[in-house]
Amino acid sequence: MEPRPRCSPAEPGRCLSGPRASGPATSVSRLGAAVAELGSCPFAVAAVLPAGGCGERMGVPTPKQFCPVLERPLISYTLQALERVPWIKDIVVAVTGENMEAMESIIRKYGHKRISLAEAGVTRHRSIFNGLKALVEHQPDSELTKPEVVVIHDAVRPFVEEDVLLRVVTAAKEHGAAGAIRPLVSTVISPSADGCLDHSLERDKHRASEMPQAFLFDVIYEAYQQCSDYDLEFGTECLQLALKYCHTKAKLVEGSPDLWK
Ligand SMILES: Nc1ccn([C@@H]2O[C@H](COP(=O)(O)OP(=O)(O)OP(=O)(O)O)[C@@H](O)[C@H]2O)c(=O)n1
Ligand SMILES: O=C(CO)[C@H](O)[C@H](O)COP(=O)(O)O
Repeated sequence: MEPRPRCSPAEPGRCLSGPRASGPATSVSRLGAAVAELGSCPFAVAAVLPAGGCGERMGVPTPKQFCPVLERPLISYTLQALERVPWIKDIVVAVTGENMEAMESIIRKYGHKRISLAEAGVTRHRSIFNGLKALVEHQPDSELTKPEVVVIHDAVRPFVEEDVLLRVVTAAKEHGAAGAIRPLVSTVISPSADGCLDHSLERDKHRASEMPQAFLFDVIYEAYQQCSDYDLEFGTECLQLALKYCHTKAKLVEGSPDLWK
């Protein structure tokens, strides 16, 4: 197997297009080749980054997207990984009111480009929905326009590469929805009410759903508009919303091991 290039945090991921591209993309479709050659995409693509979480499970006071990695906030690496992809025209980041100023100062300090901010919600789904609304609800001072395809990516997954972004976007254009997956590391088991094992799932038949994901904008926006409050409060899977509310079966795309959050 060909060794994967090393990714240092300051240079997350490989870039197919732009000045660092090293020849035509062989791992992606004709669309990929066009993107590599032209540095642009034949249809409009934007990204929504939910960044409104508090990192409860990590157990530190600073939300993990703002935790310093080599003295730089983690989210800055994720923004860099997305903004170096020239065919993503707008990047909407959903941040809580409390962290809005901190986010603005990160954007200024690290010179991030093509970023717009939206108000985060109390759950991840609500934050994503607010980010999608920002792309269609025209505010007086906003230049955002509705894209044909939208990428959704967690702010806390910094090592996302152009190759996987292109593969999910290409698949979403064709199938309506697509998402990165990984093999399960641990077997998933189902406990019964008494805290004993009910059954275990066959590991080879299941996958971990990771990010990025991509959707035809109209599909995911319709799904968010139709979904219940229960989905918005407790749901964890955007692909499921597209399936449940728009009957769109997502194409699953094998992701790289460094898509962790
Ligand atoms: N109300 C929320 C909750 C989460 N997120 C974002 O969704 C992504 C994935 O969430 P997760 O890894 O679960 O982060 P947290 O919600 O911060 O973690 P925890 O569940 O442990 O509190 C993160 O970028 C997080 O900031 C968000 O935008 N709005
Ligand atoms: O699991 C996921 C696949 O859709 C998402 O990556 C997301 O990170 C889930 O976040 P949370 O654990 O906060 O629900």
